[in-house]
Amino acid sequence: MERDPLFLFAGIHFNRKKFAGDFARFRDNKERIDLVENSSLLETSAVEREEATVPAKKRKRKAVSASGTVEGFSVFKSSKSAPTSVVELKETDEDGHLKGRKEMYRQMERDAILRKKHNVHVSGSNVPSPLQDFAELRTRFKCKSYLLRNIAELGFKEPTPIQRQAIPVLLSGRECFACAPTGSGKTLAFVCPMLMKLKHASKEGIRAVILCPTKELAAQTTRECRKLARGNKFRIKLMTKALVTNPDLSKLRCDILISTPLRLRLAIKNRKMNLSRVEYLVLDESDKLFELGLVKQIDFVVKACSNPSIVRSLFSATLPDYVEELARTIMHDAIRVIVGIRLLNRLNKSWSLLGVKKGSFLHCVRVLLSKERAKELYGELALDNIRASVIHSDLSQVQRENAVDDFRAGKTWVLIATDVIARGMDFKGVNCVINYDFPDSAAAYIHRIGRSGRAGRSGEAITFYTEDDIPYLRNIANVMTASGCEVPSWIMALTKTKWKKHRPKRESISTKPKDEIA
Ligand SMILES: Nc1ncnc2c1ncn2[C@@H]1O[C@H](COP(=O)(O)OP(=O)(O)OP(=O)(O)O)[C@@H](O)[C@H]1O
Repeated sequence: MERDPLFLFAGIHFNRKKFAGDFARFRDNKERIDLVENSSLLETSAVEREEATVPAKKRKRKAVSASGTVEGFSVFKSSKSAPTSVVELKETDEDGHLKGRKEMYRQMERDAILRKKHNVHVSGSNVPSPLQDFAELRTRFKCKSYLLRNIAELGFKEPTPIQRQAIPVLLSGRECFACAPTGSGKTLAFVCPMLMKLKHASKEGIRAVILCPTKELAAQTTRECRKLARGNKFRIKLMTKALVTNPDLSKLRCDILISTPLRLRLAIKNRKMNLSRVEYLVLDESDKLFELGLVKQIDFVVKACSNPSIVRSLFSATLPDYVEELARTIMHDAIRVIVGIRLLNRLNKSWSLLGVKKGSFLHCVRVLLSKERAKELYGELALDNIRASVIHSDLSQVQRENAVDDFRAGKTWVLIATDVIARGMDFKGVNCVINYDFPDSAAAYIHRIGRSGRAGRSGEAITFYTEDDIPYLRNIANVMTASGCEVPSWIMALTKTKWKKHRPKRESISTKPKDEIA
């Protein structure tokens, strides 16, 4: 029996004798691959500088099916790219460009050191070099001064790790799925390359779409885009309820559209909104968007964005395997960028677990729970004259907006909310999150507590649990220990339980004695 048999895709056996010549060539190439892969510093295969300077349009991808039509998810099959850097290495070698090759290795080494320093992990072919600083946006990518000025005015001195890597990836016209901790600046990581790619306002129709799972997050993202686009004449529109029912929506003049998937689907279906010119599509909080219920709407929007040279990206703080697999089916030759450890949050938080008796009432600064309990808790805090606002899905859009605005403006000090605002919302002053009700998944936990301690600030998270929640404590404890927090040994000794449908019946929140309520 042959040692070390070679297998091609789908388990087809490679006949070494018959293809001896090819095999010799392959082995030569393989040694080079090993050289790249085994080097401890060279995390990725990359010929990055050159790649980064090639305009995206020149490298149009074949996102069109054989019949020439674009069909959403099914068309954008994952491409297991050949290690192009290695091929390029070989070509360079054959051409005798020893100097170029050496410089390329040096560059790869510098990139790997920078990634290591910022805990950035990448996979994919030809990954562009990470940014050293924001100034590189101008020197490497010819960024216009208005954008650099806006970034400086916002007080951003250095790119965050996700910005360092995701921006060059997207500017190189590569699709990307990015996973970085809550509060680590993912918004700028996709807005900055979008503004640079679009260059200036145009009358061509909608050229960029950002999808967010909630209206609040869509509104916040619109605000952030406008801040960054100041000084340019981009038309940036939020898909509001009024807009979606506007009969003239198909004539909407806008460069960048930010929407929830449902509203955008309605606009395409009922108002014939044309997205065929969209060059840039972002799915923010992508794992939420890929959840059952939303995935059909996403598919609909992806199909409507039929421009073959579109660049799509997925961003989230949590990227479960099934989302990545699903994402791979819609992405073409995507680069994966992960900051820190997947599914884990930052270390700049102090997290604690607090056992409480069922039905007990505790004053707290900020909570996230079911809408009935949110209402009850709000009522209790109001009785104590605590300045609180509440936000849940039973409120009108205006009421929800007012609750968020009051909290931002400091008119209220406590925001009581359901998972509606657990994702993406950026309240700069929040320093404590209380999980009044135990979360029902590790991802929910990570996003909830991510509302405090943002952009490198310190924050605190307290999670209450009752006896019903004890079997699930271990799941949260795992996230906590992996991030350096101490967890009592009795919790670590618990066996892991599947989270599915952990929604125990909670007693109503009330300080009034039960006979008084009756
Ligand atoms: N380079 C930077 N330097 C300092 N602060 C930054 C930088 N980039 C973004 N920020 C700030 O960091 C905060 C968090 O950013 P952002 O809301 O984009 O986080 P996020 O990663 O999208 O979080 P989430 O996963 O919760 O949605 C914001 O207040 C933003 O203004």
